[in-house]
Amino acid sequence: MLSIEQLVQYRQIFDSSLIKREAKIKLPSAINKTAHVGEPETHHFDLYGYKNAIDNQEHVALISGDVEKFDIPLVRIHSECLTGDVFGSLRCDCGPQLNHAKAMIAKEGGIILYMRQEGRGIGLLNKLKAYELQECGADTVEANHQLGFAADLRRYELSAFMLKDLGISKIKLITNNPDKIHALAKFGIEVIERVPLIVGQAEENISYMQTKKEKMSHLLDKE
Ligand SMILES: Nc1nc2c(ncn2[C@@H]2O[C@H](COP(=O)(O)OP(=O)(O)OP(=O)(O)O)[C@@H](O)[C@H]2O)c(=O)[nH]1
Ligand SMILES: [Zn+2]
Repeated sequence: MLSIEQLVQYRQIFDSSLIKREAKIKLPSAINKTAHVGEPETHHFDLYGYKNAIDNQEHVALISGDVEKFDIPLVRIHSECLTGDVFGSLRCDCGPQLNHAKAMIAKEGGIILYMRQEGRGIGLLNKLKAYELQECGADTVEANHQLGFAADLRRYELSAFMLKDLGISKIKLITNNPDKIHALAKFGIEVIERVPLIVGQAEENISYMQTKKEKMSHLLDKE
């Protein structure tokens, strides 16, 4: 007999009505040729906006190249991090990861799914509260627990639906987090290759990165 979880999963795999593409625009955007040097150059992306019935958040897909011709595209699933993505916080590696992934897909073609799962799903203000606790000695996992949350509340079915909407079921995933690969597989997205993205390490985030490696199984050793 199927469990409720399996039934929900089954419905989510096949119920494409849970997600809807509502807008598609052109997005010229500046790309730095390398992380540190070179004049920015303009790259022409497409940006698709999605609405959904699962978390009621609005998520976007940034696309470089002709999505209809993609075979096994390079994909980055980036979780929102206002502090890192917008303000260049060095407490985490998100900002450099986003910029680097953008440059990678500009060069090779591919997709960034920008998922509004701020603070690993606990939201912006809770993440700031978690930072307060970290300033008092907790690590990133302990801080979430002290606030009553699991270490990571993110879900990936919406990312899978967005990829399916774009006609994609096999990807090369830019990530250091094996959980994403397993989560996507449950929703019918096969990760053919994992592409590491080890950038953005700084003095200010040494212990945060160490916790991701030790407690959250992130693959952060440079081969
Ligand atoms: N709750 C919480 N969220 C954080 C903290 N630092 C960063 N984040 C959030 O973590 C998310 C990014 O997760 P990461 O663990 O950096 O990376 P990942 O997406 O799991 O894996 P990669 O694909 O390898 O980048 C973003 O939503 C950030 O806002 C923190 O200390 N506490
Ligand atoms: Zn961050």
